[in-house]
Amino acid sequence: MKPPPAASTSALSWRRWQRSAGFAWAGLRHTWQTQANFRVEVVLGSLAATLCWALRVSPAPVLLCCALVLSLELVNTALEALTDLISPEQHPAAKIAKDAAAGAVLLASVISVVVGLAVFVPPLWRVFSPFALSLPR
Ligand SMILES: Nc1ncnc2c1ncn2[C@@H]1O[C@H](COP(=O)(O)OP(=O)(O)OP(=O)(O)O)[C@@H](O)[C@H]1O
Repeated sequence: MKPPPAASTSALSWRRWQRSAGFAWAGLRHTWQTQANFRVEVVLGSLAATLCWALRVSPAPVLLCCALVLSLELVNTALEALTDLISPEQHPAAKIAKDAAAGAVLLASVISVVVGLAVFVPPLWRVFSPFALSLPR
């Protein structure tokens, strides 16, 4: 029979969870400090979430897109660092790794823009169309 896990390796250990959260926070901080794209995505995501609140639309699709783009940017940063460590000199496989990771962020960003248009255009149209239609021609 397997022995019970030690307190420090238990999934319920508060100290172990704090330690892991500290490492994860360091990764977030590093990405924020070194990746301008990440900062832009955080600002745009915050603006989109605020717009959801202002227009009283469900924030779920917007928050999911934000989570997808920001998470992929973090993974992209991790892959870039690993690639630079493993292959400091030019190598075709290193290029594939970096370009594919960047492609994942680009794809998620384009899909997020499409989702943003689908979420925001109808309520914005309802708000602004009365003004547009009352303008003198
Ligand atoms: N070791 C390498 N071998 C081959 N190609 C590489 C290597 N490192 C980077 N590249 C290529 O050079 C180009 C620029 O890479 P770079 O490392 O500057 O990343 P980046 O995509 O500009 O991201 P960031 O600006 O966030 O660091 C990319 O097309 C990348 O695939």
